[in-house]
Amino acid sequence: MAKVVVALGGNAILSKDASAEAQRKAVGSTVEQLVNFIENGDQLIITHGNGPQVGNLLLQQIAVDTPANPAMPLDTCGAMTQGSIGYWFQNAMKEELTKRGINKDVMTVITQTIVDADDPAFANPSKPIGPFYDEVQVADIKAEHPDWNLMEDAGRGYRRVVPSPKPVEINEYSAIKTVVDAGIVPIVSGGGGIPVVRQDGKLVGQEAVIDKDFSAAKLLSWLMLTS
Ligand SMILES: Nc1ncnc2c1ncn2[C@@H]1O[C@H](COP(=O)(O)OP(=O)(O)O)[C@@H](O)[C@H]1O
Ligand SMILES: NC(=O)OP(=O)(O)O
Repeated sequence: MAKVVVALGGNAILSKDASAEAQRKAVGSTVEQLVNFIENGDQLIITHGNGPQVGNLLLQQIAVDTPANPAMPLDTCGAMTQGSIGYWFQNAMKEELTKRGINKDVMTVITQTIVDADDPAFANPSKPIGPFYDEVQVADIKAEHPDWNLMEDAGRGYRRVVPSPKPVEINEYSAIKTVVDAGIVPIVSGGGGIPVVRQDGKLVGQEAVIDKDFSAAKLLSWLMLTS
């Protein structure tokens, strides 16, 4: 039996259609493949990105920001995307497992990823979030949001970029390990995990988005070390 960590990109979940229905469908077609690992007897651990989703959510928050109903900050938006994408996975995974007659539980773990407050990434935004813009739109956005950083993304257009510190520790790791050992399929470290720093004995959320590939690598290396 192998432990298999699968990281599904935010752009793989939201390619063109940003509706919940389309994203749930994209997750569903991936899940059809992922359940093969479970059928083969492997232990499946799912993680995912959230770049397009967290950026879109932030835009929605900004659009209706009022003192009575204030926009949520980026760390909270990250947590919200862990919930929504985790829900799509739980829903699609249980449906596919039931269809194949496999009795297995699926569970999303809201995950906080500890990062270094002195990570140079905080001063050098690099993680693309939200939609792609063309050059005309970029000029308007720069005028409207002079504090935003925008960057060209792999020949596909411009996107807002935010700091992306490297994961140091997965705060919920021992809970995740318990879930994995219990044979439950976990959806963890969504969007790379909510970036938090240790401050005076507390964990404080950061205005950043961690790269899910780095957090997935950290998760797998810890699972290998502790199994
Ligand atoms: N259509 C594309 N053309 C060129 N490069 C691409 C394309 N799609 C993805 N890539 C490359 O793969 C990387 C990850 O793709 P991305 O769409 O951001 O993935 P994710 O699904 O992880 O959000 C990009 O930074 C880019 O380098
Ligand atoms: N958080 C993250 O890595 O998102 P993407 O998969 O969208 O890049």
